Amino acid sequence: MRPAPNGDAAAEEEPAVATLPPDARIDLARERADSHADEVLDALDRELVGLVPVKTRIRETAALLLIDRVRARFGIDSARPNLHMCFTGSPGTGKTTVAVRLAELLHRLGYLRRGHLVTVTRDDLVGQYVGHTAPKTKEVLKRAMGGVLFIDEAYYLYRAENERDYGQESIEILLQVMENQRDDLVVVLAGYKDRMDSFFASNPGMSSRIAHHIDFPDYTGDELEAIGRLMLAREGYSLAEEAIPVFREYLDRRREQPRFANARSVRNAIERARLRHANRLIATAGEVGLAELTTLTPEDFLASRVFAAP
Ligand SMILES: Nc1ncnc2c1ncn2[C@@H]1O[C@H](COP(=O)(O)OP(=O)(O)OP(=O)(O)O)[C@@H](O)[C@H]1O
Repeated sequence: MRPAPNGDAAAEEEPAVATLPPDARIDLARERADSHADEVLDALDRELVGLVPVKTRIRETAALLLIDRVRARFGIDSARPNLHMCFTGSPGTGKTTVAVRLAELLHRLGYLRRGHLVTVTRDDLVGQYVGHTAPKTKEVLKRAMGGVLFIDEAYYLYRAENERDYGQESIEILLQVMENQRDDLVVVLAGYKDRMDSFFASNPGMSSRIAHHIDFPDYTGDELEAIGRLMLAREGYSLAEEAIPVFREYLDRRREQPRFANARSVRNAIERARLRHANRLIATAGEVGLAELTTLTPEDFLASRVFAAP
């Protein structure tokens, strides 16, 4: 048994469980309830609009780990499944959010002892000078042990044009740990699909260690609208009837513009609408009630209006 470095109760030593006799029966519904995995899966369903194939893969992974645990109770000795993953998709498609929930789920199912997420990019792993990369990468790995290491835009670790790039050194350390300490760390590589594909083509060692590839598609217009409504509801706002087409038109236009970042752009649009809403109310200098305080109107989504000066 591993020690519990963070003092987490769930990570503390469990008493040895005797192997069940071959004719024993296990109530899977009870096992499932005891793991509390469904709470995480339900949270994922609640907080993310759409992404059905992604959610299905996460549920399947949960089922695999639960069944693995039950098999172990019968003394079946199978290798721990390899859970290193690759999440492909554009910015703002929910990759980080899913990774957070995945870490939590793997912890509840006893796969990871801590279940935290450490998010890094190339700059956190690779140094600028000779001798700086190994300590940087090792420090990140140390922080991530017992949880999930999420490497955003992982392809920047490899620079085809420079054979002596320090990124290669970091990749080699990662590969070793992904192989030798995979019972204590899950690595998720994330980024655009085409760039991830060419990264794997140039790094077959990395490709062979990633068992699960999950694609996060760009959201449709309807999904972006639903995401917006969900975010608004969480913040205690709603859209006035006339604001719905205006918000939708804004999203449709924004999707065509550069640097569109899916749900992240929706969040930013809402932040700006909140700002305009507040300024609009202040500018009226009149009385307000619950309805005014919680309802966004069309003008809150129209960028050109300035409400600062009454
Ligand atoms: N399907 C969704 N439903 C509701 N909110 C979402 C959805 N997808 C993403 N979001 C929200 O959008 C924001 C950005 O999502 P997230 O950071 O998970 O995306 P990402 O793919 O990791 O992007 P990046 O690579 O740019 O970090 C978060 O606030 C997240 O909660």
